[in-house]
Amino acid sequence: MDVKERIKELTEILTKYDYHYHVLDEPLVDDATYDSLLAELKKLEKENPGLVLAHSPTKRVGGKVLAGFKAVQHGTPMLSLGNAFNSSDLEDFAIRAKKKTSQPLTYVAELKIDGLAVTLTYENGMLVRGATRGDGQTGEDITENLKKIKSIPLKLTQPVNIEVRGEVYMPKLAFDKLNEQRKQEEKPQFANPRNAAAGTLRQLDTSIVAKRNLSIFFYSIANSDEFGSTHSENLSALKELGFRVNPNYKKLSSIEEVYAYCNDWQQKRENLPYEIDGVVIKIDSLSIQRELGYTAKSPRWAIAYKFPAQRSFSKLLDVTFT
Ligand SMILES: NC(=O)c1cnc(OC2CCCC2)nc1N
Repeated sequence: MDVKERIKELTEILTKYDYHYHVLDEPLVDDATYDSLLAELKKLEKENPGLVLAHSPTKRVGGKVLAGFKAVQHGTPMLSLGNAFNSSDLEDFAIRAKKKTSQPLTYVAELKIDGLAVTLTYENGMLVRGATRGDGQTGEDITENLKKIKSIPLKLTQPVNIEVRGEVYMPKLAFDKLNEQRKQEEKPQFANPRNAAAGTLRQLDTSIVAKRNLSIFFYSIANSDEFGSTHSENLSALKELGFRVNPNYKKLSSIEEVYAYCNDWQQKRENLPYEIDGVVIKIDSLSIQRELGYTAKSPRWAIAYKFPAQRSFSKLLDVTFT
């Protein structure tokens, strides 16, 4: 085979290995096999720079120092969520929704990942832009940094035009290792994984992002009913397109079941390898979502159930023994 075909073949093989490792969390090959193929691709790309493909896995490592981040206007605003703190807040949410529609309500409950929201735009299945939430209307273009996150696909399984939303986060283990390393380097530590993720995405040196082990869970398709008529169908569509979706979401048919899900995960949250600060509840039907619409700043068809702040052991010690 000629070098162009070999570059194409290596790019597809390594993209598949990346997908299984970073999106499915199910590695297909060991690191040595992966690394030797990547080294071969790097060599061929160095010798044939004109043949490098846009979604090459070699773009995930190394990097450059940017001058700054451009402002980006969001086509669809990234709104904030209203909060619920107890079962009666949840009941109020359901009652308000029921006043505005005669149809029976089905909910989707999702873990509320404690990271930072980003929006990603794909054209013909290729990642063209990624941005922070900013003030909800205007964010910052951090495309180059987001390309270093291996669980963010550079090329989708279908050549679609789509804008998707997700939460970038730093796993607890990566956070502990990073703070340990910063302690050794006598640098200030990060207070929590969310701050560590936010600080990483603000880096102008993209090679730093590549080393920080950030990850992402995708949770919505922005403003589109081409991929399904319910939110849960949209989550399935996201998975089929190659996006990493948190597996713990559940379709529930009453607010009592929603409250049980919230309590269940409030107990289980400390066993998760990432931080969550609550549960996001969405009405499943997209037509009912459209019927309910938005308040000035939040959807009427979604709410965040917030867990009480988790006291770390050291904080507990401060309070108890001071
Ligand atoms: N942090 C999260 O895990 C999270 C944040 N936001 C949303 O939904 C947005 C989009 C539709 C209403 C609010 N879902 C989530 N799971």
